[in-house]
Amino acid sequence: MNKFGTAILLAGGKSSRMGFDKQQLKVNNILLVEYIINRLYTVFDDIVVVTNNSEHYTNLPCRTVQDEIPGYGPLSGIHIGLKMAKNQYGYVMACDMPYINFDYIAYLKNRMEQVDCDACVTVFNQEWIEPFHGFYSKKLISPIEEYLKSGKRSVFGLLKNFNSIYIEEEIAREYSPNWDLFLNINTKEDLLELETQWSNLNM
Ligand SMILES: Nc1nc2c(ncn2[C@@H]2O[C@H](COP(=O)(O)OP(=O)(O)OP(=O)(O)O)[C@@H](O)[C@H]2O)c(=O)[nH]1
Repeated sequence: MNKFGTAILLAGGKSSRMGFDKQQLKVNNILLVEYIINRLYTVFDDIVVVTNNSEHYTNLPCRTVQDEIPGYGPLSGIHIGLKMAKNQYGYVMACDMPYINFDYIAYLKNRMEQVDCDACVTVFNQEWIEPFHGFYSKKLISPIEEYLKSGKRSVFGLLKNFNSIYIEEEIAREYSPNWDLFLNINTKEDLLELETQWSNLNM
């Protein structure tokens, strides 16, 4: 199987709702970032973690990098992640999202191959875009730089000016009926819920 190049795992941010650094999240004693990295290697051959704490990753099979233009949230991480990506497109993931759907990744890739696009992301409620589980082109590096330097940080605000493919929620739900794919663990309550879910799955 041909792998999909670089996955960019964002692990910056403040983790203020969790109360401790989400890079350290353990779900039933499994370190979530390590679990995600191992899963991503099934379909990607390179992983870049964008983090201010590279020491957490010394024993993990990935590259690490820091935000180059810090302080603007996920878009800061997408920017440097794309700079580090080995191929034209980088797949963007968050360190607090426990589910990865290989069929959906293949679907996105397939859709992108049909047109020359700048990004391929999922849209939900017909108006919000989900910045994670999406592909972004290296062509966006300079525009993101300008955008961040003008003080803006909205991923959707940026993508609106580019040739983006928006995958409708209905299609994404065919791959993830319970919307697990876009679950992110922000609070201790979210973590408890996930631990129960994984225990029920014998994970
Ligand atoms: N590299 C990088 N990643 C970020 C940044 N801000 C958020 N992220 C990542 O983006 C994902 C979603 O982050 P959020 O949960 O929205 O924000 P957070 O700051 O981590 O958490 P809260 O303080 O609770 O909002 C997580 O994987 C974060 O690690 C940033 O400034 N740089």
